[in-house]
Amino acid sequence: MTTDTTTETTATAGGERHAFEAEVSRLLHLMVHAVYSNKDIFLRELISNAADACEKLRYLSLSEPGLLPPGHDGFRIEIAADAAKNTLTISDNGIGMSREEMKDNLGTIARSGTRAFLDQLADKGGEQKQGQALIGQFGVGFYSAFMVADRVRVVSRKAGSEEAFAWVSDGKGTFELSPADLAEAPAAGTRVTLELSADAATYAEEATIERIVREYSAHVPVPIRLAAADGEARELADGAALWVKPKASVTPEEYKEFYGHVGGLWDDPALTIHYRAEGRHEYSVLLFVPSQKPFDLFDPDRRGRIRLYVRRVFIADDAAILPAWLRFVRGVVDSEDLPLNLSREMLQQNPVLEQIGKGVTNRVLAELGKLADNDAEAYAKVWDAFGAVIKEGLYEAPERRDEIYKVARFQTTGHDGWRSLGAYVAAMKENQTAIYYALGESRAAVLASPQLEGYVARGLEVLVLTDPVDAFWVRTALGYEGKPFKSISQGAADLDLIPLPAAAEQPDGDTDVGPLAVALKAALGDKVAAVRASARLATSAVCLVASDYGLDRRTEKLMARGTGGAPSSAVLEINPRHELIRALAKVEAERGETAVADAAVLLYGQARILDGEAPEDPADFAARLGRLMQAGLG
Ligand SMILES: Nc1ncnc2c1ncn2[C@@H]1O[C@H](COP(=O)(O)OP(=O)(O)OP(=O)(O)O)[C@@H](O)[C@H]1O
Repeated sequence: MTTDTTTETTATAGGERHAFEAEVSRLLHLMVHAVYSNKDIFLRELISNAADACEKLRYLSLSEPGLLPPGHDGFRIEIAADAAKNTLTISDNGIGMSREEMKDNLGTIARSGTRAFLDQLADKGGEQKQGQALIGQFGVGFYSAFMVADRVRVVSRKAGSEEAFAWVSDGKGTFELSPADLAEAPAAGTRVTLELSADAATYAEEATIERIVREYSAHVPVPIRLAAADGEARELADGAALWVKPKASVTPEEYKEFYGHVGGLWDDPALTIHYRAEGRHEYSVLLFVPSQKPFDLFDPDRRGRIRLYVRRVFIADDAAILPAWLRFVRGVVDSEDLPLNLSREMLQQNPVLEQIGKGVTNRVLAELGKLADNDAEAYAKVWDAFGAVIKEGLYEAPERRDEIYKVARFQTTGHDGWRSLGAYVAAMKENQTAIYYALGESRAAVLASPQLEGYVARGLEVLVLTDPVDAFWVRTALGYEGKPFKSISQGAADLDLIPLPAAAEQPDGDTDVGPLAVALKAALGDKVAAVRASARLATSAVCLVASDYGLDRRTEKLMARGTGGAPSSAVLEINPRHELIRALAKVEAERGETAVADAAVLLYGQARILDGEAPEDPADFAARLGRLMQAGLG
């Protein structure tokens, strides 16, 4: 993403002028003009970047001490305000940026999913509130400086380099990049100077800065100092690692602030998991489950956002500690046992890290389970936001299936809100042998499907599965507590042993529709795999179901769409208790097969329509329907 995406370059007196990538311009425009009510957060973003830069250099300098400038006496972030000049400066002695890095990092947005996110924002148009909620989930990063500044100047010297560069912009489409005097530049690291706009003068006041740092950045793992006007520097934050502090000494506000820093999210975490593991491996864990969906939750790269530390030194933010189906969890894992010089390759396949990952996964699932047991309402929100992601684990991690079933929640017929499988199984009817499910686009679509009628009529509960991921896990699911999962739209419905309420029965019993089924099959030929009497229908005359062996109808349709093929022929089921079917059975008995040929095509077309599809030959269907209507009228 950070290839040459800046479009125009022109030479200027001291350097070059570049145009921002189009996304950056859009984001800047949005931030400056519309959606942000809380401008304070710009400081948190700049401090976060400064802290990350320090942590990166801390790690690299372990193997290359020469990267630290002479006289280096610890990492720190320094903030200096000048009320007279209306400027604010944030400096760090971290890794710094080369010329190319400045051009790429401060001219483009490297995060995938950004374009989609911006489109989503644009769609919300004038809906200010929505926009705010959305952008609140999106770490706006460096560019948020332009919410309060008319001009931003960044001077940076990459650690170990003999050159420094300056980046200057007013945030209106272009930035200028030029060499900077070494005397003017930090010995290592980055200095960001904001020329504050007239209405943002408060950010040049020490009291404001102190308040914001305490609120948002008091626990970044690098000390923060405020250079006061009288020349005395005051420490605003000590840089101690929050995650190694005992749980009892940390307040909810401190957790929330730290979550903002590591998670880049501003909601209240739904769950905070803080503990120290001792035993075979020693490590500290401070993790958060957000309460809102991050905008990039379904990004194809499915990356997690756990930061790996080794003995307080930041190592990587992309180590796959938790599986992808827990990618929404944010936070820190700090190992006491791993070597500090972990290479990229070692991160990929490290047995210690794998063990830690297993342990942390156990704990996250256990904590989710506890929340589900103790606070169903809070857990419902977590499941609303992340259930679809957790369910990916049902097919990606078969060894975790049973644990995931325990925390999984489902919508079902007959119940509002979420239901656990445990509750479902406990409420199963006498003679019910399976956990029934229906796949569909939405709850409304599922509830309207004719295949469901016989189940509802018998008071049977059916899982309503509407997430795209459902079609995948349920195919390979073996069952829960010995009860298999069974699709309501596949195979023969085994409902005969479960009685219908008396009201739904026909007084004179079911008509024998066997000969009619044979006649319909003869008329339809290969269009259908079979025609048979249905136990699953109550009020509709017909429906289509998948044959016994193979895929569920919806799964098959999804797969056929994916491969461009056609789903295999379905079974047409007819309702022996339905007036129309009974009448047709009579016609067939009296006048023979050919008398129901027209009806066969219409019934099949009708079943397809009920399934959300067009009749196979719409013109033929319309013509036959027209003839029938005319006959009815005439
Ligand atoms: N003080 C700094 N020192 C070194 N590099 C920096 C500094 N500030 C920003 N950068 C670089 O610029 C990049 C872009 O920063 P920005 O804040 O826009 O996004 P981010 O930090 O990557 O993501 P986000 O803030 O959205 O989580 C950073 O990833 C980093 O590489």
